Amino acid sequence: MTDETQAPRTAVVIPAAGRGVRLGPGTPKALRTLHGTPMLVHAVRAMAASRAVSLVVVVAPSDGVAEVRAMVDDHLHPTEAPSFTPARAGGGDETDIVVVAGGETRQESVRRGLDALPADVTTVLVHDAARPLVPVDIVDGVVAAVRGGAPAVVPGLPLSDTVKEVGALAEGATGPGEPVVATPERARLRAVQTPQGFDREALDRAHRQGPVQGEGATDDAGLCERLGLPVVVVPGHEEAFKVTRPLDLVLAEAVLARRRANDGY
Ligand SMILES: Nc1ccn([C@@H]2O[C@H](COP(=O)(O)OP(=O)(O)OP(=O)(O)O)[C@@H](O)[C@H]2O)c(=O)n1
Ligand SMILES: C[C@](O)(CO)[C@H](O)COP(=O)(O)O
Repeated sequence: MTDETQAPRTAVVIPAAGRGVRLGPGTPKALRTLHGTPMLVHAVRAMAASRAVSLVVVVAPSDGVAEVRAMVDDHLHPTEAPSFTPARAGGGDETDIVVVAGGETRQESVRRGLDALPADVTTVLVHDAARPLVPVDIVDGVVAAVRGGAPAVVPGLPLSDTVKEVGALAEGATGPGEPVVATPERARLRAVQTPQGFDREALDRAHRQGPVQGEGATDDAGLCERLGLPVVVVPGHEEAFKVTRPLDLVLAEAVLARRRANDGY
């Protein structure tokens, strides 16, 4: 077993400030329940299940910080302030949890989470609240790859669908459908998930400099790529899927029901 007292400090930023527009009207997505427990709480538990993780920073909707803090308090016993107590590093069973306000975009929310990290954190995971069911082996695999020297690590899976790149319809065109311009070689594609893991210095730099060169990024590794940093893919897991559309809620409930039947989760 790893001696966590000698290991770099690992923290997780959980962006949970999205509205969940694609899921449909209602409570912000991360606060909706699965098997009676808020999605965000499932996501925090999934991260805290890793012995490597000492601190979780939850990035809440800016108008919902108090609600999220109370929810987390209720379910998970957080600290009041963004202080870092390496409880797991000392072999304890607590993970510190702090809550900060998010921004208008995922990228901005992650940035705010990074700003709340104490100085002694050297490895950072970024994990979507919307991926509540990621197994702990995936978390541990990402942490191990970062600690093994990779500055940016993403879990990913091969695609089962063929992917087409489409172009814009020509000016004045009236025909049905979008024109296909390319079919990328599927064997070389990966659908990437979270948690994505980073050397803290690299991720800080990517968030400071990456966005300047573009409109934003749909993931944090993308910002690192813009700086020319090497990014590697490690195995993901089908249960790390993102809850995005209503059908994903059905799948998430089914996965939880199967876990409960199998091992009392
Ligand atoms: N301003 C934002 C937008 C998104 N997120 C978070 O980023 C993760 C991935 O984003 P996504 O699944 O796209 O969530 P939403 O933005 O809520 O979804 P939608 O695009 O359907 O509104 C989610 O955990 C979401 O809460 C965030 O913290 N702050
Ligand atoms: C970070 C991510 O989950 C990796 O697949 C994804 O890019 C988030 O995208 P979204 O459009 O914000 O859901």
